[in-house]
Amino acid sequence: MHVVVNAAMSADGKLSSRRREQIAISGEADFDRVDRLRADSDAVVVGVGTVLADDPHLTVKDETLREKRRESDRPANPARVVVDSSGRTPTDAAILDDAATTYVCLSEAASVERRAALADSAELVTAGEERVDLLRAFATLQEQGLEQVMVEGGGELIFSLFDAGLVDELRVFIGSKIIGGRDAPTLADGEGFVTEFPSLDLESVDRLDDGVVLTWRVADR
Ligand SMILES: NC(=O)c1ccc[n+]([C@@H]2O[C@H](COP(=O)([O-])OP(=O)(O)OC[C@H]3O[C@@H](n4cnc5c(N)ncnc54)[C@H](O)[C@@H]3O)[C@@H](O)[C@H]2O)c1
Ligand SMILES: Nc1nc(=O)c(N)c(NC[C@H](O)[C@H](O)[C@H](O)COP(=O)(O)O)[nH]1
Repeated sequence: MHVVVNAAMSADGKLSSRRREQIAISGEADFDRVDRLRADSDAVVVGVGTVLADDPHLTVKDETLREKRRESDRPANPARVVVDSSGRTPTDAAILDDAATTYVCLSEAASVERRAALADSAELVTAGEERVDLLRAFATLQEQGLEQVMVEGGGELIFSLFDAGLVDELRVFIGSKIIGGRDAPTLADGEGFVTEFPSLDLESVDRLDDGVVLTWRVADR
């Protein structure tokens, strides 16, 4: 499995405002870049915090890219994956529509009622007692044939994926805004590392509109 984390952050490293409301950090050129990355992926992964904040659809927007996928015997859209310990994904969430297969990764903490509600429109994967055990959940996804995986946030999930050693590549658009706020989500939240810090090797720097896209490989992968 190859895991790429992608995000758009402000010049001060925030993914959204302290109200957790989506901010236009990047513009159309970056959304096109993200669309191409989705089209190259077998799955797009988000945390339930992102589903609750943004209600994303996570589909490929460009019809030409969807057609190319069909021509190579792939579904028009990549699978969608939500990491959601207790099954808080609302049953009317956009990612649960029939545009693509959706996996909801739960822990043992998810109730029978939430499982039943989600099982109608998603494939359920259970790993971990309280939180989702990401190593086990991703191993199950790989068994389902998901090899090229893209993660679209948010900061809690991204930190945990680095912590679990699951990230191969990081692509970040850094935009020309200051969002500020000590409680605003950043690229990697969670508990934070204190003794050992994942290291990155810079692969490319590309100017895009009034910002920059940095591509990093995770060192020693
Ligand atoms: N700018 C961007 O590119 C971008 C992209 C995505 C999200 N966002 C923003 O990020 C915010 C949401 O991020 P967030 O950090 O609150 O939530 P998140 O999307 O990272 O989801 C975190 C949640 O996932 C669940 N979870 C289960 N197992 C977990 C594990 N092992 N590790 C971590 N989480 C686990 C928990 O319920 C946890 O609260 C929103 O404000 C959204 O707008 C921005
Ligand atoms: N590239 C990018 N620039 C931004 O300025 C910004 N705020 C996001 N945020 C990512 C976020 O996850 C979006 O919610 C999804 O890109 C929505 O995906 P859909 O259109 O619903 O498929 N992404």
